[in-house]
Amino acid sequence: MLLSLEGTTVRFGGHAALDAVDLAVAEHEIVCVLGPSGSGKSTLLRAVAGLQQVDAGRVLLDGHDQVRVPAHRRGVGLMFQDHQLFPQRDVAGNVAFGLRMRGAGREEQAARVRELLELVGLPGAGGRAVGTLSGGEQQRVALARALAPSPRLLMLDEPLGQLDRTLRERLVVELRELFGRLGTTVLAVTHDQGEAFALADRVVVMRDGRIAQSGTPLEVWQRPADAFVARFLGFENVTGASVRGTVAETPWGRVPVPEGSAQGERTLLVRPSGVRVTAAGAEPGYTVTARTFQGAQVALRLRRDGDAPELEALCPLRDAPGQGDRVSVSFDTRETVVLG
Ligand SMILES: Nc1ncnc2c1ncn2[C@@H]1O[C@H](COP(=O)(O)OP(=O)(O)OP(=O)(O)O)[C@@H](O)[C@H]1O
Repeated sequence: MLLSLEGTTVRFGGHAALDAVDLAVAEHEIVCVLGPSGSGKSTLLRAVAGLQQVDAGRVLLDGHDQVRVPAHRRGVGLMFQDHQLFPQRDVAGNVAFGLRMRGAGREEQAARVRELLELVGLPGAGGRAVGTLSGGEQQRVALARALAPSPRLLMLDEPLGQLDRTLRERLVVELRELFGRLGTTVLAVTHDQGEAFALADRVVVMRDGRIAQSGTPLEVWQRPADAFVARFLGFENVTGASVRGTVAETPWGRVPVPEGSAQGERTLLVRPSGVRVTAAGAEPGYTVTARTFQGAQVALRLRRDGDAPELEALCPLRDAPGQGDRVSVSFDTRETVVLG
């Protein structure tokens, strides 16, 4: 493993910001740490980088305990949210920063800067003043600067945090492609699930300083470990359920669940795409309380007669009922998951 955390703990006062975290990152792997504000994501990065002292447990790089290795000798690259370019230096001066620190000669610096600016899609921008760059261009320069010394591990903290959505979506695809080509090992932190799922080979969801779930984007998306992860991923149809065989008793009535589901008192997730909306018929019915246009689909919020929590449904634009309409629902087994 390139990076291993073993029971890594960081406390502030009495509070564990990192609570006995075990995490391994293999060479060439892209791992994205995801979690709500305050869950310990930045603390984790800082502990690996050597910017934060660890109170218990270990951080190993290539199997070597880093406890006595200062930050600048760990061979990790860091790129922070507010990318902190040096405003008084031009683009080339920024990109060359880590190389200069390492004592690289002028020619080596210049060649590497050229190579990196091409890599991040800014060929020939070396002489530009940092202040004349757009947000996305600054982000690319920050990335080139972090990559310049060829760190064995690249750590990104909210790498695309401040950019607008379209640019983020484009850059994240470019980043993944670039890291794949370079074989860079990446540990990135973000609170944006879309970003994490698009970038990562593996997603790690944190909660209160602990790892709530770790898995491929597909695994985490298909089988959230618990209600916390499911809700964090944006799923709202999460409820207590009593499972017997392939049927779950829920506040929304009986919901079919896949064969082999865990039995008894459980938490059930119904993906919005698994809620089929049909014309009003069977009682109790549902009322459409909200309707959100999402391109080819429409997201609906449905209130069941009685006091069940609202249901979220997705349906094709052309079949979508209007706000206030009465409807019935049925459930698609393939989109229901018994958690835990
Ligand atoms: N230097 C510090 N002193 C005291 N408490 C701190 C310090 N740094 C972090 N914390 C606390 O540790 C916890 C984890 O913080 P951390 O910054 O790692 O969370 P995060 O998941 O990165 O959050 P965000 O997404 O908001 O950046 C929080 O409760 C925070 O208040």
